[in-house]
Amino acid sequence: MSGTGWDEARAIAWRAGAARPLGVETIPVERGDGRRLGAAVHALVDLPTVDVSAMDGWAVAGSGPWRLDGAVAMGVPPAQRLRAGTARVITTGAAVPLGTLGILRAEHGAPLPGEPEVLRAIATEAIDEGRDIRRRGEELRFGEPLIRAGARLTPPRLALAAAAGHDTLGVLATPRVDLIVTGDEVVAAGVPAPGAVRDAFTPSLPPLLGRLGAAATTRRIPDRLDPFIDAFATGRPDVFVTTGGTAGGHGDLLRRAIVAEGGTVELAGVAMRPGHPVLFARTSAGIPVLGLPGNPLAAFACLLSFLPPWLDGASGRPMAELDRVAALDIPSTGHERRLTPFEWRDGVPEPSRWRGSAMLRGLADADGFLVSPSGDGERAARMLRLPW
Ligand SMILES: Nc1nc2c(c(=O)[nH]1)N[C@H]1C(S)=C(S)[C@@H](COP(=O)(O)OP(=O)(O)OC[C@H]3O[C@@H](n4cnc5c(N)ncnc54)[C@H](O)[C@@H]3O)O[C@H]1N2
Ligand code: MOO
Repeated sequence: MSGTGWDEARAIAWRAGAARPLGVETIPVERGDGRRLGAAVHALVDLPTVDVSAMDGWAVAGSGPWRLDGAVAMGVPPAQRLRAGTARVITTGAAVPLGTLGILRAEHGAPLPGEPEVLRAIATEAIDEGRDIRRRGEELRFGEPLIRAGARLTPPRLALAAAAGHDTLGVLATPRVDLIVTGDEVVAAGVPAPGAVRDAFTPSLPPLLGRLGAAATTRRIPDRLDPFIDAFATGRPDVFVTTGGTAGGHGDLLRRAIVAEGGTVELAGVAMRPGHPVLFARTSAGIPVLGLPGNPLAAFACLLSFLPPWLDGASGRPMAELDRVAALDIPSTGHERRLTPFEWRDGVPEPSRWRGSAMLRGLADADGFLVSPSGDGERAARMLRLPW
């Protein structure tokens, strides 16, 4: 099959992203979920900030029994040192007073009978130095790197950043995608009449792009050159994604529109099925264009093959490695890659029956695409995971 190799096309997409890195913006940590860090996050404090108790009980100094000496207030380091032979009530997370040997857990101590002011241990084991004390900085030291640049912010990472003292975080700007949907036969709503085709992309590609970390605005344009040229000339997204008109069907509408606008077609055709007619281009303003074929499964296969590498490049990250699935009876396909929707069944990926370029049934239930091996040294298939 003709066309640029699938891996080479992914590398080209990555380089196109790397050539136009995303900017960085500062947002409150509460709004960080799902965003990518623009710079590494470092600790602004030691954690814990002081020595704290790991248990509810008493801070004790010296060996027991101990005379009770009040309670440690939560949230501030105690001003008064604990003298040998005394104990202070303490709760989990409170700062231990200077002079503390260790913590006697609530269930391991009791007042002496008839002497409510004197505490004794009721557990057999002795309290050794530092027992149930979390030491200052044992998890984290001031200035230590916590989360690497480019990492996706998750709830635990937001918790870590907040715990380390951050109110705001520098995140990569959300890449903006102008999605241009073409096809005069494509109808926006209702049950399609015979010969018409219901638009599958307007309801599905913006949320898919959202799950990949991008924000899409959609416009549907008629199959004419002028509106296409106008869209490329006036839009200022980080990337254009178009659907349809990549092959011969609309008289090569997409290619003609790019050239007429003053842009350049950089790659036309990748050795893959479905998705062979996919196209990479650049507008006159240098904005990358990913032209997806109109056949729905082909469009999804191409978007998931090439947009993530572009995003990796634009985010300053190396391209993510794909997982490999060994020991599968997937025939190698030489230069061409076959992308087949699959479902996990009993821990084994099972290729779908519904794998035709125009079909959506297989993908609707799929866990990902299997990418066929080339055969020359590569035996295992790879997997494109679906972002849900
Ligand atoms: N003469 C050739 N014909 C075709 C070739 C070729 O190389 N030479 N390649 C075939 C392959 S492979 C594919 S894939 C498709 C790609 O076609 P286009 O990108 O030009 O897409 P269209 O012709 O516009 O549409 C193809 C198909 O997809 C349907 N479609 C389009 N938009 C939507 C939408 N929003 N929702 C649902 N379905 C959509 C459209 O109605 C067509 O049925 O070309 C082959 N032909
Ligand atoms: O490349 Mo096409 O998507 O096989 O029909």
